[in-house]
Amino acid sequence: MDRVPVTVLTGYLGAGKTTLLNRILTEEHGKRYAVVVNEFGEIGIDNDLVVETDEEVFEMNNGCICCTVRGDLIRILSGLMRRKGKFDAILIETTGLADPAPVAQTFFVDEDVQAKAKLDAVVTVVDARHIEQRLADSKEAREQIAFADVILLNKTDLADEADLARIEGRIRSINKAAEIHRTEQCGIDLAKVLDRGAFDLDRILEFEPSFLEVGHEHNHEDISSISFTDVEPLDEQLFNRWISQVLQTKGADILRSKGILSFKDQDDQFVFQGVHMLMDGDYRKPWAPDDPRISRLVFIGRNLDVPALQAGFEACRAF
Ligand SMILES: Nc1nc2c(ncn2[C@@H]2O[C@H](COP(=O)(O)OP(=O)(O)OP(=O)(O)O)[C@@H](O)[C@H]2O)c(=O)[nH]1
Repeated sequence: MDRVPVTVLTGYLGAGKTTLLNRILTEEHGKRYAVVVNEFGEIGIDNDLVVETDEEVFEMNNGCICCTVRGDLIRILSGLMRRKGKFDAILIETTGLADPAPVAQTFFVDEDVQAKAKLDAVVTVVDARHIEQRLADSKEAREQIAFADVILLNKTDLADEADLARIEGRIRSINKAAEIHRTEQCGIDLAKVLDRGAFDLDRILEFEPSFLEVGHEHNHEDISSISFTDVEPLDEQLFNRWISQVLQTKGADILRSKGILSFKDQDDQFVFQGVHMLMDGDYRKPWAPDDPRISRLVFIGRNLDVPALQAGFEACRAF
């Protein structure tokens, strides 16, 4: 029986995973995907940032895919397998904090999953601007590179040639086998990413002999997330001033911020994106007529000053 190929998209917070996922979902390739999105924040934002498609998107919030929600992943996969034939392949976008090992392990140690699905490749998106910093302070960033079959060295617009060459050297020292592609906005021929048949258990066992042993010790206790919602419209100028100031002063600790915001007198949703001190945002699409216009904002990082962030966010309300 043919097993359904599964591609795991990983990469640290803000590297460009959703950007890649959206490319895959919008390009004409004649394939149907089932998509599983996992995010770390309490409120689902990622799910709404995934382009609208005919594909089915399963959200896994409230935890990291590699830890507490792994049981959910197995349940989702088992459920999907019962509907085989409705899609050709599965894409899993992990949180930026995920250690890919236990996610990959799912495809080898859970019998039901193993019988029906096969891990095609781990695709890791790397943020050229921030990866060196991450390799210095995050074990997960390193694991994401070590486990990769395909690496997109993304955000090449934010690094120069010398940076890119140095980073490629760092990547090679962690993973000799992966294909590395330089990308901007994850622009790549998708044939280089999908249907690779690249995952190689022997290679993994070579550098992680305990890979198939069940039992996963992992915590993100120094990193937390806080999210805010507000039904009152926000003032765009106040928000921009506040968020710029927050990221300029606390951006070293705030690894990721993102939101879907309702600004006063605007019919479109504003999507805000921050990675450390870099931020951008734009109006995306109209609020649906019967959808409540609720602003949602999430911060993920270390030492988050929750009361100050909350007070600052509330002060952005428009009157
Ligand atoms: N300058 C620049 N920005 C990029 C590039 N690729 C993606 N971005 C931006 O980086 C931000 C984060 O991109 P996402 O695709 O949401 O990243 P992610 O890895 O899914 O983020 P999390 O799911 O929160 O971990 C967005 O504002 C993107 O528009 C790139 O090549 N260059």
